[in-house]
Amino acid sequence: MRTRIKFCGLTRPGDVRLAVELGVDALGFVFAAASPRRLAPEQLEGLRQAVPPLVNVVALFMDNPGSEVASAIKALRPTLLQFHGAEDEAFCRGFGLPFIKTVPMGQGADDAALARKRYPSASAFLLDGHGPGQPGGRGERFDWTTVPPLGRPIFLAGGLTPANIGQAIRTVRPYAVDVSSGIESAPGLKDGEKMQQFVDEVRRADRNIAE
Ligand SMILES: O=C(O)c1ccccc1NCC(=O)[C@H](O)[C@H](O)COP(=O)(O)O
Repeated sequence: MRTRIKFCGLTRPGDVRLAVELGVDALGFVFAAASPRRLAPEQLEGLRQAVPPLVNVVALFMDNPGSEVASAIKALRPTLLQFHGAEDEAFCRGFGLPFIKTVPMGQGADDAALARKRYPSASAFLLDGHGPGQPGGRGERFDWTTVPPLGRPIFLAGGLTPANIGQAIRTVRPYAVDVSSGIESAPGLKDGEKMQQFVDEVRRADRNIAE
């Protein structure tokens, strides 16, 4: 099976169009208050219009009030939600859309085992390199050999780059990989060459595994 790719923290329609051309499966748009990639309402329509059918649009939240989540859903029309904070299962599923729950792996795998029990309706878990309560998108990696079985698809995230993504895929064999700062020139500004290299390396790893 090929490894799915999610690019997160896009802020420019041109970056969205390039990601789509490269065959990226999902595009993440950040609404977390603490983020340098947080989108303003006036950016949303232009970004959404740059996404063609059959590409997933993921809206990312970190402890946003329910009213903000609802407004973002109305404006962006995402296909998936991603909750990065301390939101509980009832909150996550309360918007009637499938959701991914982020699990902080910065202090080991205990939070992953808890997440499996706490979020029975999560469509997938995104394992990220930071500690509990911390924002993402800062290039923090964790020990890939500690990934536990979670009974749901795993998105591997945290400190992935074109240089290490091959090893990450061979070690974890995740359903999907998620990258933000590893393909940027500055927070929120994606770098076309790094985007291309990242996708090439994912495809190369998939080919090596299949051989
Ligand atoms: O990207 C942000 O600025 C952000 C802020 C607050 C909470 C989560 C955030 N991003 C989460 C993501 O899904 C990132 O893609 C993930 O942490 C990986 O980031 P990176 O290590 O930079 O590749």
